[in-house]
Amino acid sequence: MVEVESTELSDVKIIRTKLFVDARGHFMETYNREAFAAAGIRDEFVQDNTSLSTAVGTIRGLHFQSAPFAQAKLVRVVRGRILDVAVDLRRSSPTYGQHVAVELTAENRLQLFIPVGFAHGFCTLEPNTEVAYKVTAHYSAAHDHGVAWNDQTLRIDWPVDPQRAILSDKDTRYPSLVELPDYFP
Ligand SMILES: Cc1cn([C@H]2C[C@H](O)[C@@H](COP(=O)(O)OP(=O)(O)O[C@H]3O[C@H](C)C(=O)[C@H](O)[C@H]3O)O2)c(=O)[nH]c1=O
Repeated sequence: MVEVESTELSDVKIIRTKLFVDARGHFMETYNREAFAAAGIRDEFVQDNTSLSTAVGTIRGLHFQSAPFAQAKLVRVVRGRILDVAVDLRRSSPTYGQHVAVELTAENRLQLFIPVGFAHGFCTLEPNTEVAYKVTAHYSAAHDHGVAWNDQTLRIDWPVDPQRAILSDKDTRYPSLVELPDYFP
């Protein structure tokens, strides 16, 4: 059983899947193609990724891949907690430049579906946070792009002092939204 809930950006969906609890612990189908399709998520995922961030206040993002390797993503937290953020980069969208931020945790077991046309990033809220996510196109370094995590026009309220955020060097060098080429016209 898969429950799909729209967010303020209607194409970004919060996914709940059934939890089976017994004396040993629990079981959950985190992805089932037929059940997700029945719930309206028909994207074909081709690659699974995981990342481990050891420190609180690690920010990974805001990333996306451009066509023909643009990716939809299905994100969940295996261990720890994140604030997961999706930014609408679709130039013709009425919500262009707007974002949603959803707390995904190993405890709430929520997943976030982020369609093609959005940048994705997260900030860890606990040490040793592991994030697992499915993507609908293979990695292509040449098509891997980003927008500045701290672009003030995005008004993302990251739960970390900007001076103390832990970032890759690459993530400190992305353009602002206004400087970004038009990848999703
Ligand atoms: C994404 C990716 C990366 N890599 C290699 C490239 C680098 O040598 C190394 C680390 O990559 P990166 O620093 O881009 O990893 P993250 O900063 O976690 O990036 C990811 O974080 C945000 C939140 C995302 O949504 C994207 O899926 C992805 O961009 O893994 C691969 O070999 N395959 C891949 O699919």
